Amino acid sequence: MPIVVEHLTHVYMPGSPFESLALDDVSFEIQDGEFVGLIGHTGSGKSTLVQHLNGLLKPTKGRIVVDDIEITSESKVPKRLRQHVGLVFQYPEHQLFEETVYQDIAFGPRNLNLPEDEVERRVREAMALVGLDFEAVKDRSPFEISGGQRRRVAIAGVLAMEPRILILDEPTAGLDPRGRDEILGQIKNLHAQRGMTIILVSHSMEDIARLVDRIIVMNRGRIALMGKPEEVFSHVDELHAMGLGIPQITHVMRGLKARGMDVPDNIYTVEQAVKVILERVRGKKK
Ligand SMILES: Nc1ncnc2c1ncn2[C@@H]1O[C@H](COP(=O)(O)OP(=O)(O)OP(=O)(O)O)[C@@H](O)[C@H]1O
Repeated sequence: MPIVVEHLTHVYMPGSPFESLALDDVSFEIQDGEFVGLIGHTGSGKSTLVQHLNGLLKPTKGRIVVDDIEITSESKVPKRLRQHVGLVFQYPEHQLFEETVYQDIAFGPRNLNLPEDEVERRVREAMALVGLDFEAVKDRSPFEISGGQRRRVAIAGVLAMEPRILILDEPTAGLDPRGRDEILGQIKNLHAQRGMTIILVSHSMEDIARLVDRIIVMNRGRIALMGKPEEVFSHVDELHAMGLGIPQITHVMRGLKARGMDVPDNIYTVEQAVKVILERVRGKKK
């Protein structure tokens, strides 16, 4: 079933001097198995929006429907919503607190009162999904492993709840390039192999361009643009006005095209660019 968001409005601290309209009449749908990128300038409402999708925040106005669960300002959010929708926060490793990696990942499933053999099955599977070697790290302290591994442990903890929908808020923030590539590779696999519905919040246009089926651009609490990457990245001036850019490689390719090189202008990743340039160079040699 799709995720439906209708006329979602959220006001923080209503009626106080600090009142802030963080979401203003936002409506969209996300289909099963879609990979959606959520982008926008700082303060545009991305985190507020994703916290509504797993019931951490309730709408001031409007409604959200996830599977058979409807959330409005009146709703009592059912616990099972968190099983349907897994949310990985920014710097999720800050929430690791157990003594071992195993216990940290097992925390959620144990809270569901599952039998211990089912808990272990889930921990093993979640670790495999994020590329962590069960035997090598299960008994280690989350505080003595690398930053990239800690992040994987935190993501595994969410996956162990077996959500159908996974939301990741800046999952690569603060990681080195290798850690970033590894985490993004695992996320890509979760989508490709598991068919999970994924919502990725990111400031990196390159990451978004490389991974997602569709982009939602937020600006001042509203949806400014929505569509496939090539559609969204064709609105260069609007994106600039919102403090956003297109991937650098797209600029380079458009620059080459403007100077007469026969290249497409819908290139968003270095891999695509290399492929096209090699084709042109090889074509010339023949
Ligand atoms: N707990 C809060 N209390 C009051 N106002 C808040 C709170 N959280 C966010 N806001 C305000 O709501 C608006 C949207 O913030 P939000 O964090 O959703 O944006 P964002 O796009 O996720 O930003 P970032 O990219 O920096 O994470 C901002 O004006 C922000 O100051």
